[in-house]
Amino acid sequence: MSTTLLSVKGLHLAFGGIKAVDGLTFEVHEGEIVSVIGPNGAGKTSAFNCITGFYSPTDGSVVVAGKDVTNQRPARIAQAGVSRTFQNLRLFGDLTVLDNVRAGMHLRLKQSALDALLHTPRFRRSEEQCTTEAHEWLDFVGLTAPRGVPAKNLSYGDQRRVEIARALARRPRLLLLDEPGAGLNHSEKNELLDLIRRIRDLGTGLVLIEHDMGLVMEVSDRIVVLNFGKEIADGSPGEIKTNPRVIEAYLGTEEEPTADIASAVDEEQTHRASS
Ligand SMILES: Nc1ncnc2c1ncn2[C@@H]1O[C@H](COP(=O)(O)OP(=O)(O)OP(=O)(O)O)[C@@H](O)[C@H]1O
Repeated sequence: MSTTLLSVKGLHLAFGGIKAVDGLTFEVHEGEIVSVIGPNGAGKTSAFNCITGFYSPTDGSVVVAGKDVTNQRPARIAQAGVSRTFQNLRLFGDLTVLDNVRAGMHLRLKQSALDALLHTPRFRRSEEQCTTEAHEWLDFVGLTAPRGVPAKNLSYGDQRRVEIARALARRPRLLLLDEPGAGLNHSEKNELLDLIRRIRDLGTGLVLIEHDMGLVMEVSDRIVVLNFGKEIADGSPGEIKTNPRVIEAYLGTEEEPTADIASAVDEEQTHRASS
């Protein structure tokens, strides 16, 4: 049995009268890809924000690799082994591509202020190691664009790669990607699929929020479905495709279950394969 990297139990978050997350429970194991899907406003990003400490859940628990991190600050949760990307890119636009990734390592590297001030050999070695590793992560995500230019000069797709490289540079045990496919064209989405699988092959657990159903169905080991904050299904892509509650949530009706999300998915996959 593989290690449980994330265990979310009975998570609740309310904004005034709105129950953004209403009793979410799921687990992610080592080397597993789990997608969290649901219509707009279903509570996916709110759940991510509770897991990563950006919001404090009103109830429930979040355990990372056996350590209870419920209500801890984001930096603490990152130290526990959780990295994430954001729906809207959060790179330092004026910093170089390379420095953005190097910034991702600072939590992990132990550099004393005195070493930095005196530029000791230990500090220089650590800086060189940091630069080498940053290049390796940028290679890993397939970035071919220049790395010494401000991150804001890169195309949107390349900025997304840099954001993932920065998150990976922390060597997380668990990586949360919030809509990694948004704004990408078909060939970029194919490259993203391959990248997600290679991250999984490192033994990292992945949680994705993604609206592209073709991508979700192709890459996920399991899918958790939210609707109005409530978890309505948790299963394999095959189970989710034909689950009447999921179809109803997406289509708003159960009357024509054959017109299910599976056909939308198949269309999307055919389109991707032929592009
Ligand atoms: N900061 C906030 N203040 C008040 N309400 C919020 C806040 N953030 C989210 N909500 C509400 O909580 C609910 C869940 O929103 P959330 O953004 O988590 O959904 P989502 O599934 O990620 O949606 P999308 O797919 O559109 O990104 C929505 O009703 C939203 O309006």
